[in-house]
Amino acid sequence: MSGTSSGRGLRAQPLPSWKRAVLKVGSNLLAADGGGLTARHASALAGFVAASHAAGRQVVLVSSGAVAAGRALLREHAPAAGDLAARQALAALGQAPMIALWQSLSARPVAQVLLTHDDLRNRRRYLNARATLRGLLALDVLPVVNENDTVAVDELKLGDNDNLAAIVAALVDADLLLVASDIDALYSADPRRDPAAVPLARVASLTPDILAMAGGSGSTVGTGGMRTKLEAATKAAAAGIPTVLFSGRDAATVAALAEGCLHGTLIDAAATRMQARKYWLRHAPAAPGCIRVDAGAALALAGGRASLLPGGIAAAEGEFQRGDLVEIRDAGGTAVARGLSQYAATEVRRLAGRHSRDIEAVLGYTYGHEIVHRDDLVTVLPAEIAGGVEA
Ligand SMILES: Nc1ncnc2c1ncn2[C@@H]1O[C@H](COP(=O)(O)OP(=O)(O)O)[C@@H](O)[C@H]1O
Ligand SMILES: N[C@@H](CCC(=O)OP(=O)(O)O)C(=O)O
Repeated sequence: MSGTSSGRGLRAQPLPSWKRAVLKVGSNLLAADGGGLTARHASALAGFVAASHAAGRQVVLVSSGAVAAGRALLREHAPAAGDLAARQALAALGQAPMIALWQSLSARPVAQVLLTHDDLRNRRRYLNARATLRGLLALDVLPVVNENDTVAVDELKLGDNDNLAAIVAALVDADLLLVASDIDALYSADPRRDPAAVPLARVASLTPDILAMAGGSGSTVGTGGMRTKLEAATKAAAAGIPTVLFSGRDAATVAALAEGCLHGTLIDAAATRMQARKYWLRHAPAAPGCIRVDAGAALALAGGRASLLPGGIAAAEGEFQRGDLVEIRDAGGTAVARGLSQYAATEVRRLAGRHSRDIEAVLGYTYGHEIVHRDDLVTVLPAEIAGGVEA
């Protein structure tokens, strides 16, 4: 058995309010064991995405199913399941049909985004992926993310779209991670092995006891099982994002989700998203260099709502790369803020004192008007100085 789709009496609960979510859809929902891709469960999930969009919400889809689709296409000629290179070939074969399935179910254009964990560990590529995904959302298209299995050897072995979904949720500043699977909840034990296992409606904190409840996958196409779902929830929680686990096999459950009603497991975030992000910006080690700003910019930054524009910059000291966390200091050397620089130190030096509209003329390209965007910035001045100037 690969899990049950409708429950053993889970009560309904309100879905946390959200504006942007990542929806992860597992292989089991798109391709039954050994079978090809089917819209059977995907159509209700696509309906949820469309209803969310109509309500002014944004969804990034993280979809598995490429390997299962590729395998079904080759039928009896498909290679053995354990052969890694063959699985990568199957992923390449099944990726286009998987995207085509989502496109056939979506009135909006669908964009394929293939990512590896390496892309997301590398700061530059992380920022580029973030800009692309934000751009796709701004264009009102539906991004469908999958792991770039062809080049991600380790990751394919682990089969980790659950963790990828959590990283993407943090990447796009989602306020909710939705994990659709073939099971309706987290159970107190793997329900395939323990018939006495009971579903949990809410998990306030992912303690070792809770993590120990999770087993592996119960099917031949699913890879991570509940273990990787709880790893993903742990990552999301640390980024201030709650996770919900629910059955994508149960059309009524999926329809209720669009109404803000959850039949499944809600895993709370460790902190609010803002707290998690601010904590990280405040305490993560900064790059060795720093940005010096003039008095006007220092005051504006202290207000907590301003971005740092090139015009307020006096100098960039030392070295830092685009995407690095940098300290911003006033003329006297006092740290006034910290944030993620959109430009490298060499670029900031060339842009210091210039108007934002000149960035492209000076550099020949632009990453945007802000050197540090206010969403990526925290103040480090005492509260009484804050609030002086609003951007
Ligand atoms: N404690 C648990 N609670 C619920 N499901 C569990 C648990 N431990 C293991 N599982 C298994 O995890 C499976 C879901 O993961 P997986 O097969 O990887 O699906 P997907 O393709 O949706 O990622 C369930 O069908 C179930 O067999
Ligand atoms: N990237 C692979 C799936 C990896 C994966 O995590 O699968 P699953 O456990 O079904 O979400 C694919 O598209 O087949």
